[in-house]
Amino acid sequence: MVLHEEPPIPVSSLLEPAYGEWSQHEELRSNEFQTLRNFHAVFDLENSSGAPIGIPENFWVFLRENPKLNNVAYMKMKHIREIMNYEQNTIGPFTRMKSRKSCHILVNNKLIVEVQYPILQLINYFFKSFFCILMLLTRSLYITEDNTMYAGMIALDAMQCKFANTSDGYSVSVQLFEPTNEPNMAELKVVVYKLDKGVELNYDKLPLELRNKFKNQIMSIGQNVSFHIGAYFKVTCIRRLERANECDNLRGKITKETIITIERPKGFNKEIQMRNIEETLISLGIGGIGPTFRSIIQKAFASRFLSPTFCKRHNINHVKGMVLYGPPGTGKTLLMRKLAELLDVVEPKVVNGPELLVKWVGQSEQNVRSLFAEAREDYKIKGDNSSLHIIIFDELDSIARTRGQSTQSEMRDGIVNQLLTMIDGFSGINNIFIVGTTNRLDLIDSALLRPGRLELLLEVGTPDEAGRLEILRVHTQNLDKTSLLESDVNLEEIASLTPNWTGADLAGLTRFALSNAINRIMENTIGQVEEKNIRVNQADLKFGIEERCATKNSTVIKLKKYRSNVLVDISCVPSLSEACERVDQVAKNLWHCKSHHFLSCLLAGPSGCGKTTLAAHIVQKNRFKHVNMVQPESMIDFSEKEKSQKLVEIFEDALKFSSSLIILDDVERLVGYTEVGQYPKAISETLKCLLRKHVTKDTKVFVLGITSERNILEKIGISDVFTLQVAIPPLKDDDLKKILLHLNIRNEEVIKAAVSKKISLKKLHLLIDLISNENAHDCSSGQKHIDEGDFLQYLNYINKSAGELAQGQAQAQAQATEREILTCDTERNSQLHDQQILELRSQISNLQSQIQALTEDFRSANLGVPPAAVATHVQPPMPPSQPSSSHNVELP
Ligand SMILES: Nc1ncnc2c1ncn2[C@@H]1O[C@H](COP(=O)(O)OP(=O)(O)OP(=O)(O)O)[C@@H](O)[C@H]1O
Repeated sequence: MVLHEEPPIPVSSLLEPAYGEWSQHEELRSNEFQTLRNFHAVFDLENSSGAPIGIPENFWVFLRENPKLNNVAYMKMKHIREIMNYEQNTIGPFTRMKSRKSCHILVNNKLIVEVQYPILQLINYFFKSFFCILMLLTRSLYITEDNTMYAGMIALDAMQCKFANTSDGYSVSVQLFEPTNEPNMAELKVVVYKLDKGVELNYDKLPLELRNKFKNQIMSIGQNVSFHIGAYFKVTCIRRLERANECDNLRGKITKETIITIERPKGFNKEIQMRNIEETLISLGIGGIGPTFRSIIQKAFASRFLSPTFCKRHNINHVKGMVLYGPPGTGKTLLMRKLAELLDVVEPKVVNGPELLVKWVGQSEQNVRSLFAEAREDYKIKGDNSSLHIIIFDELDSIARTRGQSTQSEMRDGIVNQLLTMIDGFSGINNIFIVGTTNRLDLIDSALLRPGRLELLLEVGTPDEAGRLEILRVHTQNLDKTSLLESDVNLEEIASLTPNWTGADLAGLTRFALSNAINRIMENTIGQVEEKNIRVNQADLKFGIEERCATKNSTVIKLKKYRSNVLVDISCVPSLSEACERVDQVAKNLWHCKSHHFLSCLLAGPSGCGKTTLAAHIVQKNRFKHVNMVQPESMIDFSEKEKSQKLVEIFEDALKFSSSLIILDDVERLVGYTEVGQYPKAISETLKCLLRKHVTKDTKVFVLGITSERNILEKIGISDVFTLQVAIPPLKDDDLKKILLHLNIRNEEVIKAAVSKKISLKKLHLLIDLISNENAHDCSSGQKHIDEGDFLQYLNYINKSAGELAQGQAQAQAQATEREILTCDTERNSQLHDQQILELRSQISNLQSQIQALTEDFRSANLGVPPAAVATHVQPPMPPSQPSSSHNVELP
């Protein structure tokens, strides 16, 4: 390879001795290089096992023939001991050989020492070097003079050939390097590469070592420098002192002030130690995810630990991608970031699904394509040696939904198609791995998930207690290191108190505890907060748990509140307490049953008979990990399809926990049953399928349906799908009396009024809640006296049905209008316009017809004519006896 036509190669110095020694040999070196200009060096690597084959006097010259890489360096050898030290500390021309059985060592400019040490391979390099010295000193070493080398000859070893991108038999051109003009470097950035497996590098100490070793040396960007045993570095950035902002200067001199930054190389680390991976992950800032991590390594990356040649020979294809699914905040994205860190690959590209969506035609597809561009380019240049590129699609369900279904169908379908094309398109390219994360696996287009695409599906669920402890350790380790953690902090206890909490919840908890600790100090401090006094203690963490609970599982809280605040004791009502016992027993049986994982129970009874109260009892008596109460109100503006989807989602969520309770309140309203007997089939069919679900996983799901219209559910075939049905009878007069007595309401008149109004359990709860203010719990348990006067007053108010209230309202309005007209009538000079009177008249007649209709309703419902309606008869107002002269108004 002749490169005469290329511009002169900038030459920089490499390795010891320091730059200062140049001057001593300036002349000699110059002469040598003058004679070497355009010298064609020939390398005989086969014969010399990659060892040097020639030297210019006492200089060792490294050449790089590729002008783009501009790497030429020199070094001087003085005497044997120096060589030995040198070999011990650095990887020079002597350590990289084709065969590791022997090594050639250069002594001065004449001698080649051949050391045979096949056995020594087994012991570490230090001992090898020690043995070499020993052998040399005891003259037991076989030393030969290499006649093939002579002064003025340039030689390269295997490593230098690699850096120079050249080999045996090729020609290179060299040029004299003038180092004296090079300015000092303010900063040098290098990437350090390991050459041998198992080489341990101390990245903290490396910058200092590098500076000491290469002080006064000239470095150029792109230069590869052999440095340490089993490692070399590549210069990636130089900032020179004179022009501080310039980062792409070709060369500069290292001084004792130069800041050296070490970067780790990106590639694919094949040395992951799986044995104690949990500890490694904790130190990386992720906990409770060891088993998932192992699965990913074993299932998705196993083939990448093999050599590319082996894979090609045996036709082994790498897994192209996977989908991580699970509840939000369980660490799916974090896991992939840490995995990339551990594998030493390029920082993953994390794309949030919706970010890709652009309203302009074709732009979203273009965005998808550009995500793959860098990896493709890298592969083009480096082939199989290129680093692994991980692309993470966060919220994959937002862009890769089943095609033809979403409302913005065309745009989203376009993205899915583009994604499929890209995945299929990189079959020959091995440096891309795609990860999708989602909370809704069911929504993803199945074409994406087929083998050969994102074929590996892994669930990342909520952590168990041990996992939560690990996560808590991760998030408190910094507090601990900086002595901000009080000694009373017991993370085991916190882990046990936080079932179903995700990693994100636990991270939030530690943040909350810290801010609580800061607030505590602030409250007790005048002036500036003394940071050294901040301590997070167990109480801070527990307070955080309470606060979080109040918002996290609102259904449980709602039911608990209901239970603890206003829940009258039903033990005195046998029909209710027995029903409660029965359902409770069923729930308990489910826990102990090995073969059944799913049970459903329908609580049926007239409106207000206490079905929800029973549900609250069940929640309280059984420690469900997850409770979801589905109420028709929560889906009021949902379409039929959305309702069905929501139900599926709720049932799937329940499966993620070891024990779940789903309460379906007002099932008939949930399925959208209307008075006229119509209902959307999709919802009821979905519900039927879900209630027939065969749960085989290690989880228990108990569904409690609540209905006051059992007939309807029978008619539409839902009641039969429930495993069992429990009828809740309405309260009998005697039962109500017992409850009232239990509540310490003894006034005969009050009791009579309540019984005559047939007050339901639900309304009784409401009443107590209204009159007892803050003391609902004590009042409902009979511990606190209830004001009977208030009770009676509210009783009259509360027991009006909606029809009664509407009727009363209409009457009140009609009376008000009548009064208004009468006023007009008497005040003949009133300003009221005749037209207004007409309008008012028509309003009155409307209201009258409303009253009539309501009265009819009451009659047909066998409720009798409400007394108010009978008593009140609104007379149509009479026309003004003497209409104003200017207006002749004809009244109907
Ligand atoms: N296993 C974990 N160990 C330590 N921290 C965690 C863990 N899981 C979650 N976290 C914390 O929660 C934060 C959010 O996690 P992340 O975004 O990875 O969750 P996710 O599952 O991808 O959520 P989503 O599905 O909503 O995108 C993290 O930045 C981290 O602070």
